[in-house]
Amino acid sequence: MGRISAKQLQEQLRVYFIMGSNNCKKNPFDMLKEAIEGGITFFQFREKGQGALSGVEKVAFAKELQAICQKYSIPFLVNDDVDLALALDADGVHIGQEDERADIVRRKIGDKILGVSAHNLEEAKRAIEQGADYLGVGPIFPTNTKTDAKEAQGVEVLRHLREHGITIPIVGIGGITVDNAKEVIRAGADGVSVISAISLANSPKESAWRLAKAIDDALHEK
Ligand SMILES: Cc1ncsc1CCOP(=O)(O)O
Ligand SMILES: C=C1C=NC(C)=NC1=N
Ligand SMILES: [Mg+2]
Repeated sequence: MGRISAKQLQEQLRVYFIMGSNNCKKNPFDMLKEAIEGGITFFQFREKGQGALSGVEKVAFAKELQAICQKYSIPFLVNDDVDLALALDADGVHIGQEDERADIVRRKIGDKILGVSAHNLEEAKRAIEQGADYLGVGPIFPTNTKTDAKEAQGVEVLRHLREHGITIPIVGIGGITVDNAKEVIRAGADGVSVISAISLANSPKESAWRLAKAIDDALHEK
């Protein structure tokens, strides 16, 4: 199979839903199914923060989510936990600046998808050198979901990376909703990643659908 191409990933990353057990208002499995029916294109299991599962409970929960993604051919990535990603034969991992170094993770995961968080040009360049397939850049807007998130940077950071020759697939993250998603794409992101816009929505399906439509409209403007 080899590494996924940048072009393929650019298309796949458009509507990137991230979720863990503590982000959910309703049944997490029903929520993921609704989000998929609504039109998400990429999924990340992120089990972190207050009340996060661990050990065998976390593995069982992840397996259930992975099975739903596999049924609908949605890429299933694991946040932070590289060993869990390998144990599940996940499609890839996402790591932050404070996690294991990207080049070490790349050696562990082979051709699986590697996403790396980046907040500035230096971190972006280093992640690319160390084998990242895409960057998660943010927080773009203020967010309550990640309690230790850095200062919101606005869409300017996306424009700055593109103006300085960063061509790798990028998703914006942080406080993104259907109302601000288009400006994230216009500023240079290939897609958006969201937690609460879908996980706290009354209708995850409706929310995912509206987000997907906004992204596709913005991509067609380019
Ligand atoms: C994981 C993460 N990284 C930067 S902001 C954030 C949380 C995004 O959550 P939301 O989409 O609910 O703002
Ligand atoms: C912190 C993160 C930034 N970006 C993405 C895509 N996922 C994350 N967990
Ligand atoms: Mg991390």
